[in-house]
Amino acid sequence: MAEDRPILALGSAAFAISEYAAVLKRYQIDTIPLTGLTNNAGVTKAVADAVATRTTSGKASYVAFIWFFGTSQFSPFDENMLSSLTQNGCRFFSGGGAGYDDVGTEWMTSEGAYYCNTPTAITVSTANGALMLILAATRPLIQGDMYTKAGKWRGDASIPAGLIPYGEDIEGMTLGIIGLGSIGKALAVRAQACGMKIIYNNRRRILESEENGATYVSMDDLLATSDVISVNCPLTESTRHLLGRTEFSKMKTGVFIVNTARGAIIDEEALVEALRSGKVSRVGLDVVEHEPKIHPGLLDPSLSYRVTLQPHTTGRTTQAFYKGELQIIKSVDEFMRGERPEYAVNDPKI
Ligand SMILES: O=CC(=O)O
Repeated sequence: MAEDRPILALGSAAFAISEYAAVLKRYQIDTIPLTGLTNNAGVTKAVADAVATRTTSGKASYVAFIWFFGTSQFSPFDENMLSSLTQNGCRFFSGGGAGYDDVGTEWMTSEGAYYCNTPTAITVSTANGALMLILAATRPLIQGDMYTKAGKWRGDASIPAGLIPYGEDIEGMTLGIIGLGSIGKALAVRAQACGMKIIYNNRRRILESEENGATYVSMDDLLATSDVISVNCPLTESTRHLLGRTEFSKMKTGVFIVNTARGAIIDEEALVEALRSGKVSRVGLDVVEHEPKIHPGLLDPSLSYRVTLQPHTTGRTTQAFYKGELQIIKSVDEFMRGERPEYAVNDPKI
């Protein structure tokens, strides 16, 4: 066990238990328990305290810091939280999750530190979740659920939302995927099995052999011709509010919108307006702009029966988190062996 190159971990593996137990034997790993931690400030202090305990006793400080799934409420994982580590020689970070908009990767690069995400762990779970929300939106699933539980069965003229409308079959519909990355591609395969025609838009067209049957179109064409739009791109400064008032105005009336990527890619004010006007028929959202706060318009009884919400959990299956923990373990192992980790998203000068 390398006492001179210790690792700090926030939390512990919950799925890849035996694989992580083997890692605990290979390396000196100190663990910050999650119990009692409620926010970013608490984690920032716990990290600084752990570093100080080592340095003041003359021991080597941490070379790597890892955090597992179920810690996103502590984000951002940035300079403010982690500088006590890099100042004392930490050059590796890895966290559970495909998206890393809440991780200070540019700062890590400037510190000569890697950041490794878990790029493919949640591909299947999120693609299945997106399909689930497409079906929930195109069939009035949530309205049926609300009515049935309220003892109203299929509804009647005495209630504001009236009778449950007919659902729509997705067979023959056009699905516009914004962001044909690994999740978008997996969704394309699933949606084609349901008879949908797939178009997509990315910053740039990908190789035809990797398009999985999807056709590249301009953003304007995607907006104008999709019956269902699924957001599957990462959140960056150029995708923030990618779908706003102008974009909604270009969509077909009655379009269905699904977002399993990041809430802030859609301007929620504009989305609520588009729901109110009928431009958007129904939505399925796993993510919202200011999690965990929900825009009041989406909860308004006059709209909420057309809104299926999930608490950012479509990626969250036991299989996905198991795979993700294995990917964190693989990355830390590669770093400790002096290799460039396969899942590094940045290219620091080491
Ligand atoms: O949203 C979940 C992730 O990015 O892994």
